[in-house]
Amino acid sequence: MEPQEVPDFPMERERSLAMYREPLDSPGIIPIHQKNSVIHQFPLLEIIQRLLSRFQPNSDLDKALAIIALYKAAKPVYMYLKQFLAYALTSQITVPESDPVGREILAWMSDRVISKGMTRNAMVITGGLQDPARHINMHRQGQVTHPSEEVQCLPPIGTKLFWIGFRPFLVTRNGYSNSPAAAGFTAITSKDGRLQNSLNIITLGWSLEPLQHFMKICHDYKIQTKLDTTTVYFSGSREDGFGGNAWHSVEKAIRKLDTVDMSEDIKQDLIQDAEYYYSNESKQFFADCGIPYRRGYLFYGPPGTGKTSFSAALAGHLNCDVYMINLATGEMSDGKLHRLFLALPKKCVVVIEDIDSAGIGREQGDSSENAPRPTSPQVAQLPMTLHSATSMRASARRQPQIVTLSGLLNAIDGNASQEGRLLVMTSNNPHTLDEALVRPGRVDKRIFFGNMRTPAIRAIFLRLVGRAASAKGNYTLPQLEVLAETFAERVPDDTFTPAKVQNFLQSCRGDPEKALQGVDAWVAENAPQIALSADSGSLVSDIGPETQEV
Ligand SMILES: Nc1ncnc2c1ncn2[C@@H]1O[C@H](COP(=O)(O)OP(=O)(O)OP(=O)(O)O)[C@@H](O)[C@H]1O
Repeated sequence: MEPQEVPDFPMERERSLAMYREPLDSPGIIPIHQKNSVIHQFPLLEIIQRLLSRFQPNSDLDKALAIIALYKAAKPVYMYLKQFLAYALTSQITVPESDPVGREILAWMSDRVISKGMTRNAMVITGGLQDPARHINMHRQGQVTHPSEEVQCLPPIGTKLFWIGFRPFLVTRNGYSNSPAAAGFTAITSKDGRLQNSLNIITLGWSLEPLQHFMKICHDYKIQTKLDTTTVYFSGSREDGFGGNAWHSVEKAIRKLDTVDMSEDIKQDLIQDAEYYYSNESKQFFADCGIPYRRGYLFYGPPGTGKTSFSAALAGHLNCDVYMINLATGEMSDGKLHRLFLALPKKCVVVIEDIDSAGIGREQGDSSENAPRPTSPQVAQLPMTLHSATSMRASARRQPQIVTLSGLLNAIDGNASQEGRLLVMTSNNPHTLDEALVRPGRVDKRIFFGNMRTPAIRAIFLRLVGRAASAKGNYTLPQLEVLAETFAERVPDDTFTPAKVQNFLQSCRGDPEKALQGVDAWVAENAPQIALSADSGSLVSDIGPETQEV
């Protein structure tokens, strides 16, 4: 049989077949089955290999598809590498923006990073928002501008890189990923696991020390630039995120103590007591005697007599921040109150406003979370029989969050409670308060804030009307003092609250004659409320003398 002619292979085919003919142990060549098994162990490599082989495309469409697919395949690798490098080479911290530290960092960045032109991107807010930096800048530039006219540049949502010395810092503002108002509830973390509305700060290195140093820089900056402001903190609502467990802040001009009209003796006594409390001698005394380092005051009296104003002014005088707690919002619970107290700094003034209206005084041992409570001081005075069972149940449904007496006591001086705070409780109806709440050790001083006495009426006239009149140059100081005396004689002693007198005098700003002409009619017009004020005064008298040290 004639041998058949073997047809010639094309050259390419010959070359590829030659690969199979190579001995297995040829140097530099991985047998194809071995090669495939290596690649099969890493599915990602296999995908990449296939994609690369597509780079001998027949059409532009193939090429484009290959590039997109390559990008998709490489992205997880990049993310993984990024996370790995961040983990291996950097240290980082996360701070909620509503935390005082977060506020300090934002204020520092606003001034040192954003305003210094180190960025082309900023978040702009106008006055009225809770931003410490706004006032800081106002004061630094010596401008007297209405807060609502201020425009402040803050770091935008996203990441900012800046250097302190030779060290880079990456600060990421996370913002909210879903609208709290729309959702009615805000998750603590966003979909990608980041803490909502927080700052994430990263720097190179394996120690937290540089980050702590950075936070100290921000804190020192706040102290240095804080001229005439007090930071007022208040507890957030459920919709604000963190379930309302975080403090929110607003910067306010410090109220001077001399703008609060009250008995000078009581005022000086309180100031000296608070100053002594924060002295080193007193700290040592508390430590030596093993007494928990806490101090408490109860300010009681009719509404509008300066209880809250004096507390804020005292905080400003002591150069510390003030933390306001309102128990009657219907959103406060034992747990939330406890967490808020745990987050207090070492030195601060905490004010629990209108403590009687939260219903705690009537709890009388009922520590149930669902115990109903009155919604206003007026309701608190009603006998229990007036609350029908139905309305009590409805009230409990409306206000599922409630603070119990034991929860409050635990928050203010439980074992886990922060030491160093100065606690002020204000009340319109102190006789409704539980004795346990105001016992010595929890309340060290009880101060009555009452209606205006004649010397205080004279002082408020000079402050609200006299100052502006004197500035206009229309009156001399001796003339104004005579007018103030006349005004004080026409306003009945111990009858009107400071808030009422202030309200009248504000309408006569800079015009003493107008105040004197209108005062008699004003007194007559407010006569029916005189009886009410006097009654309120007698209500509080059963707690004891005006000022009482326990
Ligand atoms: N003693 C005072 N001296 C100067 N201004 C006062 C005084 N008391 C009240 N005012 C003014 O009245 C207003 C209300 O005062 P503030 O809120 O301090 O009263 P309060 O006693 O805490 O009232 P409430 O019991 O309703 O909380 C403020 O504008 C404040 O300036």
